[in-house]
Amino acid sequence: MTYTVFIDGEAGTTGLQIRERLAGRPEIQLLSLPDDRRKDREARAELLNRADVAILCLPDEAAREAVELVENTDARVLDASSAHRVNPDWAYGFPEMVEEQAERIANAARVSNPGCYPTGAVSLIRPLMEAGVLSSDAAMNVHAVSGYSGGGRKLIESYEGPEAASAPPYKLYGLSLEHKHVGEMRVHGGLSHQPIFVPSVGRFRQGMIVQVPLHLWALPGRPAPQDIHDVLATHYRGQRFVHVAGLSESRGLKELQAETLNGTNDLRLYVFPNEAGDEVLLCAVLDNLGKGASGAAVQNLNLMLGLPQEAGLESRLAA
Ligand SMILES: NC(=O)C1=CN([C@@H]2O[C@H](COP(=O)(O)OP(=O)(O)OC[C@H]3O[C@@H](n4cnc5c(N)ncnc54)[C@H](OP(=O)(O)O)[C@@H]3O)[C@@H](O)[C@H]2O)C=CC1
Ligand SMILES: CC(=O)N[C@@H](CCC(=O)OP(=O)(O)O)C(=O)O
Repeated sequence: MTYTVFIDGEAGTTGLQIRERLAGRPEIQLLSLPDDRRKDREARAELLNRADVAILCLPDEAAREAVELVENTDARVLDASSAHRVNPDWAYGFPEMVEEQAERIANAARVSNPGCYPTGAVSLIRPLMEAGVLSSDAAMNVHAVSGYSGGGRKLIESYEGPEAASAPPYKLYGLSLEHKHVGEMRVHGGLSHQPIFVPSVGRFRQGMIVQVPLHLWALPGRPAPQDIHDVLATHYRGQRFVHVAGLSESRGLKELQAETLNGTNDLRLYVFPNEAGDEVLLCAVLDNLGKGASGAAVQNLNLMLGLPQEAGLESRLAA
């Protein structure tokens, strides 16, 4: 069986990586537009309606437009933008989030790929919420650092183009505390209040660390670090792409680096306790372009088409 796939926005940062992961797969036939027609509405509409699955790797507004162009009721859409992530009519594309999520994605006509920062935050928060360790009205803080590829072509250009010398080595942003990912973290984290989220970007291309600190003494039942670790380890047991580092491994680490999973679709979670055992720092490490974007998209596409979960994700892409 062969499936047709159209990547709308295939020349962009996320689109290119998805194309690379799908190229050479005999079960996938990629539909493509010549460069001079890639923004042509009519040409895009034709392929959006012809493909079994269209993957949108576009800015939000163009992604909304693309969805409006789909008239064929058999055509399915996987959107990498943030346009539909909290829309209840769309399946949220984080298969490991709750038990039934992979099946929901497999059966959906519309799937929204998660944002890179929310992938880290939700992966840490949601299982603790489901287990009752966190209550839905918990006050949460999320801090994160991303490689500059997270900002797409324009940010990459500012770090690699002629003005590169003036790009800041490290900066916080989103200081109005209203980054577009806050709502997504709230909804899929299961939170009733939005978390305080402060992202940052550094002078490195790719890779990400998302941090969620917890004051255990302030939580119901005062859980121990081991309890927190047990919830996460149990939740992700047997998952191919999400792993929880052992507590002893985390205790032995002197530092955590953002680039370690680059080129992969992996997400690695850590629980760092203090000595008194009444505080933990939860961390998620991922490739913002991997499990944070193109890797997750290929994983979701495999689910939607009933293909093996590792297909196209076996090897590490050059970062
Ligand atoms: N980079 C990342 O880490 C992540 C990105 N995403 C999301 O994925 C989507 C794509 O991001 P990214 O690949 O980084 O962005 P890029 O800016 O690198 O790529 C976007 C692509 O879409 C093209 N495009 C813009 N408007 C249209 C249009 N109307 N019709 C057809 N093509 C169009 C652009 O062309 P041109 O450059 O010529 O304008 C470009 O090739 C975004 O919604 C982003 O938020 C999600 C998770 C992580
Ligand atoms: C470093 C950087 O600029 N990162 C992007 C988020 C990347 C991402 O997850 O993308 P979408 O949610 O847009 O799909 C930002 O903060 O807007």
